[in-house]
Amino acid sequence: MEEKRTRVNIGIIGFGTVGSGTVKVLWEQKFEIERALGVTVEVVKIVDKDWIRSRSIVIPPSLRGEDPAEILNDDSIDIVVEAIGGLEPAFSIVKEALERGKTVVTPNKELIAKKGKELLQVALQSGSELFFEGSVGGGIPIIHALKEQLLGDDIEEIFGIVNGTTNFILSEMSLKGVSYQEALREAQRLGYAEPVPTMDVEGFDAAYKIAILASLSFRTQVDVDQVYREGITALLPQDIDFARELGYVIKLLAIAKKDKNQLELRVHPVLLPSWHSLASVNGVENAIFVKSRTRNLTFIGPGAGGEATGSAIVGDIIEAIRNLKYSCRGRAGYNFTANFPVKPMKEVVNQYCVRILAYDRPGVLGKIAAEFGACGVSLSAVKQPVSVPDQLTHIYFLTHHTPESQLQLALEHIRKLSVVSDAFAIRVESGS
Ligand SMILES: NC(=O)C1=CN([C@@H]2O[C@H](COP(=O)(O)OP(=O)(O)OC[C@H]3O[C@@H](n4cnc5c(N)ncnc54)[C@H](O)[C@@H]3O)[C@@H](O)[C@H]2O)C=CC1
Ligand SMILES: N[C@@H](CC=O)C(=O)O
Repeated sequence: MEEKRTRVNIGIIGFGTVGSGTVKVLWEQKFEIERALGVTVEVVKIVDKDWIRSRSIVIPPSLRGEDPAEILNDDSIDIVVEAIGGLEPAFSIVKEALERGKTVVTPNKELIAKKGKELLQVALQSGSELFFEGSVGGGIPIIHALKEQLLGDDIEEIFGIVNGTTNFILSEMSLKGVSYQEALREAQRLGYAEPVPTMDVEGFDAAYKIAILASLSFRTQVDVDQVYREGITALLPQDIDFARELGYVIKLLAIAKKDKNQLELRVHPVLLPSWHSLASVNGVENAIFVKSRTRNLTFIGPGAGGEATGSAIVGDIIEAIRNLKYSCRGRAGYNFTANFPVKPMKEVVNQYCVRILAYDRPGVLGKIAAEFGACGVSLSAVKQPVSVPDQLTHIYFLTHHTPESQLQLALEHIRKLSVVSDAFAIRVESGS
């Protein structure tokens, strides 16, 4: 095939943590990339609405712009990196870029989880391309693996730690005794957190990511609203201590499983045995397990951060340049041919750790245990710290495996007891 391209121009929209990380990696690796591809690669415009903010790299004023239209209307720009985040105006920008035949690379998981199918359709129609490696697992090349190497695998489960911010917070609290607020501030300072950190700590970010992973793994378009979601904000430092005493750590897991042609899709904190391979994945690291009929794989790496995610974006840019160079665009690499229903959360079976805030009075434990028993929830352990008579105290219970519906019914009854002030459950993953 005739090689025509000798130069590719790139426009960056959004010059924050990821946008600047991408430019840094591109510039540092420019010589190697150009030598490998035989193409001159130039960043010709960088657009951001805020040029006051301090950045880790300095760029010439001539490259700066403030309006995405400066990139969209520039016919010499082949590849657009969207790194502003959120749904709008990101969706309109990406759609227009694709319609204009530009290749788009984005780490925007909310955009891909909610609008990926529509945008891929636009890309197919206009013969352009959409890449989103940075949207899941930061610097871990999991999207490429699912699109290419694992396309022929019959994937049964994909799960793991997919949010760097919450893993960083839980690790800091657990390993260094740092407070939740302090750990969150540090995650923000390091550029791991989303522009709106609620996205991280309430599990939205992980829900977007597992929706993307499940869609690719099971070739079905997963609606992010079908992902059961709990974040880490209801956890207490005492939960971490209790877990540790029993030989567990607490992690926020994102889980997608195919079970008899139904999908389990959930994001929530879990107690993991400390020997579990995910238990030692700390800080901003992410880990994703893929279990297929023929092989079990583990992907571990930095789950967030400007340069780690920038490297993933540069990987997409390299693939995009190859496709431009050899005029072989329009290969989505996957499509959604299946349509699996999602298992209702109430049917999911788990073991639970239940924390109950109750008055230390005679007969309280008996009343609580009776409610568990009445709902068919069997207990495997109870722990009450030394407490003061008639004062509120946390009591922890471990249950045996039980359907979510029974556990939730028991909690509903227990919360109504006059001696109980609150009841909260964390799932326990015994896993492999
Ligand atoms: N921070 C991280 O470690 C990772 C972030 N991502 C994703 O990357 C995207 C960007 O995230 P960050 O770089 O962390 O955010 P950020 O807040 O550091 O950067 C966003 C930049 O976009 C600019 N911006 C926002 N709206 C704009 C508009 N309408 N026009 C022009 N500029 C605009 C902001 O001024 C800011 O400089 C998000 O989709 C995020 O989910 C993905 C993986 C890792
Ligand atoms: N806020 C996200 C950034 C990467 O996707 C995270 O903490 O994982």
